[in-house]
Amino acid sequence: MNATSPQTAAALEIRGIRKRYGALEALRGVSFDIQRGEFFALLGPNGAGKSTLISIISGLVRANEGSVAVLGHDTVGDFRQARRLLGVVPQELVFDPFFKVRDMLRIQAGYYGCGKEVWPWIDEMLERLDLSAKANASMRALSGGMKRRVLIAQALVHRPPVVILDEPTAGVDVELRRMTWAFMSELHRQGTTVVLTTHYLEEAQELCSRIAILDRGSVAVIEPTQQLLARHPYRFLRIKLAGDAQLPEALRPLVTGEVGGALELKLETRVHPIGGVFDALRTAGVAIEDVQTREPDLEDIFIELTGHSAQAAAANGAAT
Ligand SMILES: Nc1ncnc2c1ncn2[C@@H]1O[C@H](COP(=O)(O)OP(=O)(O)OP(=O)(O)O)[C@@H](O)[C@H]1O
Repeated sequence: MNATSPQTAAALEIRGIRKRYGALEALRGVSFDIQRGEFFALLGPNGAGKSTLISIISGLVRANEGSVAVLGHDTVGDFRQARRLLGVVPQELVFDPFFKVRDMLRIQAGYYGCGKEVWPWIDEMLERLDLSAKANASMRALSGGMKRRVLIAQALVHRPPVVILDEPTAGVDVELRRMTWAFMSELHRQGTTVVLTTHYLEEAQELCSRIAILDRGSVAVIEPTQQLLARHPYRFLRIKLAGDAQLPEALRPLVTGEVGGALELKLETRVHPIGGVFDALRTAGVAIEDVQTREPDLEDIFIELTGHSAQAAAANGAAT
């Protein structure tokens, strides 16, 4: 059954999804739409339910309640069509170690009913993902970062209009991350809807026009990126005091941390104008060596909303 007419439907319609694993409720009634042509980030701390939601969208895991439609095609009732419209890059690296890279991609294309007509596209992807030199290597001979890029190519063989990437740049070095994102941005400019999860919040901030933050199985926030950043009316002031000067008592509650020998103060724009901080320092006779201001970024907002650092979440994830 189609949720909406496929001509007008959103790229993804997620309605009232609940998923239980025994006593654990991994998703507690998640509903939102992702529009066609969006570059959308799905964020959240470890265990928030992102991968579970992606597995449900892919049709790999059944929800206890709710429905998902891809461009109007229900992922259960109309599984084949929904699956054909979707490309998913999974978080886990799973494939047959004995296949050669190019052969595996051609076989994958065959699963979607695609033949030789996609072979030039496969070679183009290998080129764009810096894998051409490995086209005839067997999968087991690749590094973790290379395997992850093969998974990206595998998800795109049938040129799906909606692409979901679950942590596609985990374990990939900075230059290759840039290359991967340049490729995804180009597909996005050509009309592909792109959804990603990442622990690198600066990636989400740079690439995505809208962000959902999942926390303990519920949507904590869903907003355009710029609006989310603008909604937090505070900034950070980093002050390096001269010599062994001490911060005046009145300013101490504002300190959130220490960075490179400088104290970082969080200033609510309306309550603590920067001028007031300088007045307090001057009155107390405290000399300053250096001062910098910093606008809040997604990492700050993420911590505020979930109580976790995304970088700490990434480190925990890497350790498990
Ligand atoms: N197959 C499973 N059986 C039991 N519990 C599961 C299963 N898959 C996930 N969970 C649990 O469901 C919750 C959500 O997990 P999920 O992997 O969806 O989170 P996530 O947001 O993707 O986390 P991460 O950022 O670490 O990938 C976690 O508490 C997890 O332990």
